[in-house]
Amino acid sequence: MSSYRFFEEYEHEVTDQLKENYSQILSSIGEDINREGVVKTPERAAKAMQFLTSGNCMDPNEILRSAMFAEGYNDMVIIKDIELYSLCEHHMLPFFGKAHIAYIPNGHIVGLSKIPRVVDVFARRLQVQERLTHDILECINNTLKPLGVAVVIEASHMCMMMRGVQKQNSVTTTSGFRGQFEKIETRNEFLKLISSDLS
Ligand SMILES: Nc1nc2c(ncn2[C@@H]2O[C@H](COP(=O)(O)OP(=O)(O)OP(=O)(O)O)[C@@H](O)[C@H]2O)c(=O)[nH]1
Ligand SMILES: [Zn+2]
Repeated sequence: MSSYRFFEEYEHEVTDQLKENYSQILSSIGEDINREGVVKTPERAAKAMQFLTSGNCMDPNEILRSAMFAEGYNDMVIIKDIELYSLCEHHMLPFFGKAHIAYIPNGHIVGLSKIPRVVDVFARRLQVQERLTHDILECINNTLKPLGVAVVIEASHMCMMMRGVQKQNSVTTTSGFRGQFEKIETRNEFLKLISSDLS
């Protein structure tokens, strides 16, 4: 199996195992697993869970390497408002929000779509927001080797909304900066541009 593959196929063995597990979950919560509305739910849920964790078997470094181009541009490149959906590893409930990513090229630029693809690969795993932020940061830093890279993620966690502390409006912000973004002026320029409608 190529490590750089888009999600196309469900692994039959894994689907069967998950179906069995989801049937047991339905029974455990008191559902009649033969009821029309839920009779196919174990299979649907099995496929959904495989999709939501499909980043586990993808190589984000290879995604970046597949579209790196030699280019002399060495100013800031910002891709902001990249929507992301992930699952928290503590409750397996979604957290979702936006990633804002910037890098300063060092001889190579990367195909723009590859940055959101890298976000998806790391988001489609059981995660915590802090690790997701650093995974993206280190991947871009180590593979593209830019002069600097910055990642900011703003997200809401369903485990804090639907249950537990039940706070509907809290947003968690995490960030990471490498290279030139460790300098306060560069970091501030990035933060200003992602909070502006003109960036
Ligand atoms: N740091 C961090 N914590 C997270 C993330 N997602 C969920 N959590 C937290 O993980 C913690 C798990 O705490 P526990 O006390 O073991 O679990 P719990 O009893 O379900 O906690 P409550 O959510 O407070 O009811 C909770 O405080 C969650 O809010 C994340 O991405 N980053
Ligand atoms: Zn959680």
